[in-house]
Amino acid sequence: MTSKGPEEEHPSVTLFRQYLRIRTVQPKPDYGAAVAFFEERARQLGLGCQKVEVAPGYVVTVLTWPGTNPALSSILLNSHTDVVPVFKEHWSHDPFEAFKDSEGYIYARGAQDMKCVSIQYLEAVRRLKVEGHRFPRTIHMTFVPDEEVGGHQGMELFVQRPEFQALRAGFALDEGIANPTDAFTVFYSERSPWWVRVTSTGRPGHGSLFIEDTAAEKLHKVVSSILAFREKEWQRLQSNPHLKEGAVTSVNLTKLEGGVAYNVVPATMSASFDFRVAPDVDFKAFEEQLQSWCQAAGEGVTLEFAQKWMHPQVTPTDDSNPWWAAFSQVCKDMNLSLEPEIMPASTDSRFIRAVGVPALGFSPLNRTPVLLHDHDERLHEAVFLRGVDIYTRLLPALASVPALPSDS
Ligand SMILES: CSCC[C@H](NC=O)C(=O)O
Ligand SMILES: [Zn+2]
Ligand SMILES: [Zn+2]
Repeated sequence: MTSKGPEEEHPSVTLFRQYLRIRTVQPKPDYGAAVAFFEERARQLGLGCQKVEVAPGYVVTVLTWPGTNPALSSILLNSHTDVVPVFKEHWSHDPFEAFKDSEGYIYARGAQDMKCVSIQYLEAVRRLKVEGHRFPRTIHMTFVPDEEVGGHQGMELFVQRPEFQALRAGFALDEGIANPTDAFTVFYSERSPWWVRVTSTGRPGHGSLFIEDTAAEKLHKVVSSILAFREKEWQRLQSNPHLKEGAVTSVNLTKLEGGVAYNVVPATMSASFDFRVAPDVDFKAFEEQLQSWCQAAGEGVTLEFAQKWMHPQVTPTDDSNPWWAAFSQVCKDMNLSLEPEIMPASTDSRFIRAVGVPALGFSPLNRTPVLLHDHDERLHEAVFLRGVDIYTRLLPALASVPALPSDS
């Protein structure tokens, strides 16, 4: 589908831009407006609409297109409604205006991550419904809050609720990442987020003296050990062209805290690290490694976890997985080349996979620079519309996967 002039904008693009203007921006997202938006979509499309308040003020909206065979498990199309903050001064256009330039690029926070996908799902369903199709499996679209801050008040709670069980999800699609080449990235697993704070305690005193056994000196040792590990993983990634970012463990030092004055040696200091642990790592051994770096630094060095995901799951990407077979066959039929990878960051897919539902992370955005969380996040309207076409082919195939042993 080609893009059109401003006077004849494709209605799917107009809807996308409307949604982009809703300020669901962390840390104070306007979730009420987003829920109202999806309720209105349900009304217009004639879909079922259920609101599940998983925590006070945190509503998951579920839009449902029933299938013809209720005995079969359903297809879950998930998207989060919140977006990350902006540094407005670095943007060429107001990030909440959904400005479209003369070439067709739409600038907005959420243009890639992941308001595009929410509307692409809806517009594919609308098209299929208008054409009079019905499929054996029910399609549920879930619009969830809180993903950008960890999903703890969103999908993490939702998967534990009876309302989630009642959806009987057999397979899920969730977000991926844009791909600057002609290919499309698809994620079959994720690294596990481990957020670690190392606290070091030591002898305090006057800043002019050679104090021994200081908190800073010991913290420095741990920081060095962890950054050396980081370098090792980086080299491993660099030296092997077959390894993709998600296949190695990453770590960044993201916070340093402590100290009160230039001339007072503090008794305590801490360093915080964002680890993303690759799915093939032995978690027990890795935690022991972290502990031993702390012990090697000296007395009074401890670590605590602010986040420690322990359930990495891999969705098979071979024909043993009928969902993958259906998904990849459509891509083949459409001449789309896929690059299966492990998601370097963390999405709601980890909660979905952890309750036993296979999931793929897929945002149908190729020929698009990766601008999620970046300044001037933008998406070309033609790429957006092509994504609607892709879901229009994927949904019939997925919702027609024949009965599986797991369905009974
Ligand atoms: C680990 S909880 C935070 C989740 C967040 N997700 C998107 O960016 C991320 O940092 O990956
Ligand atoms: Zn996202
Ligand atoms: Zn994000």
